[in-house]
Order: sequence, then structure tokens, then C-alpha cells
Amino acid sequence: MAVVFRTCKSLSKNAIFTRGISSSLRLHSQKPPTPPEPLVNVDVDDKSGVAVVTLNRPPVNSLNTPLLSELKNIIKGLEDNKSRGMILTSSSETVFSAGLDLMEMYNAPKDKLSAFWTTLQSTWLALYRSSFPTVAAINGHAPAGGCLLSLSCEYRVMVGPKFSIGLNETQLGIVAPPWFVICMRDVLGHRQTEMALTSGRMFSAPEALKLGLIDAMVTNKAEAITEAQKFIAQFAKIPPLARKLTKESVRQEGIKYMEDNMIDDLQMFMDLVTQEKIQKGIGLYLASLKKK
Ligand SMILES: CCCCC/C=C\C/C=C\C/C=C/C(=O)SCCNC(=O)CCNC(=O)[C@H](O)C(C)(C)COP(=O)(O)OP(=O)(O)OC[C@H]1O[C@@H](n2cnc3c(N)ncnc32)[C@H](O)[C@@H]1OP(=O)(O)O
Repeated sequence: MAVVFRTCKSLSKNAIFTRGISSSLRLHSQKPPTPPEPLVNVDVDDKSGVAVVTLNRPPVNSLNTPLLSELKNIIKGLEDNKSRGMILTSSSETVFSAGLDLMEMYNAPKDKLSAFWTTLQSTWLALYRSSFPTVAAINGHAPAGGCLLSLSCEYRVMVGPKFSIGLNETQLGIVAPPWFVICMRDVLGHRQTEMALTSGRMFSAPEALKLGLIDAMVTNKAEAITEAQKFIAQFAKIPPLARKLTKESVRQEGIKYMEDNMIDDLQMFMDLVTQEKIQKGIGLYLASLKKK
């Protein structure tokens, strides 16, 4: 797997920034400061043109505004570079993504809350409607927003059997927004979605496989990446424009929902999440996670 420098340069603002800083600082000091780790890494394979995009925000890849922004920029960069495909995975050995960063929603000022949600909306839309094939290589737990990212890809390979996946929002006393529901329904159908979402149930990888929530189960990350590459390789001979337009057509409901309802959706989020009892619930949940 080789990093294509030219691609990375155009994809990661962070990469340009850190290179620039460290070379100029080297003139003045002996020890340049360690550049910050990018929140999302991207490696593009020279031969296949497929990008492995790795969420890299320890400990649990919770999705905050900077990470989402970085992910969105990477997806846009891949679009501009006519990518052949993208595999989304995690640098953690046990967590794909813990979902939305609850700290972004807890006692947050309204402008930050609003920026967080609009970044989530636009990042999701960029991923969901991306023209290139997308696969989630789910190498750890994927609750809530982690499950949403997986569902927004075209194919899901999960490392099993011990990790779990699902939209658990109701268990937290919050509600999965309509576009989360559309994504789940795209994959599971109406009945199973209703059952899964009203209970906020998390599924083990074998349960998820049986239900169709994931497409394949493997035993480690390397196998997950190999399976993902195989899925993407089958599109090599399909004309990209026909593929893109077909994907957009199949996903039209979700795309249209978001395009038509961005502001209402933001308002619904703000109204719900700023309620005192929701804030209390998030606070208690965060405390329970920290007490573990
Ligand atoms: C129709 C109207 C619509 C209106 C819509 C309105 C509202 C809906 C809004 C949003 C939808 C919400 C989506 C979400 O994604 S909410 C997030 C849900 N996520 C979870 O429930 C997962 C919680 N985490 C876990 O279960 C576990 O952490 C884990 C992922 C299984 C990993 O376990 P592990 O044992 O490996 O780690 P720890 O639990 O010890 O966690 C380490 C560290 O991380 C902190 N942390 C974990 N998850 C989160 C998170 N999501 N946000 C912020 N912080 C998190 C945890 O507290 C620990 O912190 P510490 O300080 O102790 O190190």
C-alpha cells in the first residue's frame, strides 16, 4: 500500500501544513515539534487507485467537528481525483467509531452545536452520495454514528465475533434522525429497522451478518481490507458514470431528504438536544462511560 504524495497533498490540508511548519522551524531550532497526528489518514494504492481512509482519533474515534471536517475534505479530494474506491476503517484495534462525540452535544454553546450538526450533515451527504464505491471495514465496535458511517457505505465487512454494531440512540434517550433511519431501512428493510431502532439494539457481528446489517464477517482487519478490495475490484469494468448515476438513483430518498431538509433537520436537532432533560441524560450517560 503506497501513499501517493501528490494525492495526499491535495487531500490533506494538515499534511501540507505540517510539512510547511516543520521545514521552516528547522532553520531556527534543533528539535522541531512533533506534528499533530491527522484525525483521518488516507493511503491511496498506486495500482488499484483505491484509498484506505482510517479514522484516527484515539481512544474511540468519537466524531467531533474537526474529524468530520477532515473526513469530508478527504472525500471531496477523492472525488476530485476520480478515485476508484474508498475503504473506511479505524486505527483502533477495538473501536471502529463510538459515534458522535457526546462532548460536542453536552453543555455546548449554540453556535458550536450548530456547526457540529451541519458538518455532520455535509460529511454524511458527501459519503452517502460519493461517486466511487465505498466499503466499511469495521474493525471494532460501531454504535450509533459509527453504524451510520458504515451504513452509508455500499458494503460492510466486519471483524467478528466480539464487536457490535447498531443504532442505539433510543437507549440513550435520544432519537435517530430521519436520515439515520433511511440508511438503516436501505439496508435492513422497514420491519427490521423498526425493531432495531425502537429498542436501540446493538448486534454482535454474527447477529448483524444474519440480519444483513453487515455483508461479510472476517477475523481480522487485514482480511477485512482484502474483502473490501475484492468488492471494489468488481466495478473495474463498469463505466463510472453509469455506476455513479445508478447509485444516486438508488439513494435518491436519502439525498433528497438531506438536500430539502438541512435547515429543518438542524432545527430539530437543536430543539431536541438543548432540552434540559436530554442534557441531563447525556451527562449521566457520559458519567457512566467514564466510571466503567
Ligand atoms: C426526529 C428528531 C431528530 C432530532 C435528532 C436529535 C438528536 C439525535 C442526535 C444524535 C444522534 C446520536 C448519535 C450518536 O452517535 S450518539 C453517541 C452514541 N455512542 C455510544 O453510545 C457509544 C458509547 N461508547 C461506548 O459504548 C464505548 O466507549 C465503546 C465504543 C464500546 C468502547 O468501549 P471501551 O471500553 O473501549 O472505551 P471506553 O468506554 O472506556 O471509552 C474510552 C473513553 O472514551 C469516552 N467515550 C466513549 N464514547 C464516547 C462518545 N460517543 N463521545 C464522547 N466520549 C466517548 C469514554 O467516556 C472514555 O472517556 P475517558 O475520559 O474515561 O477516557
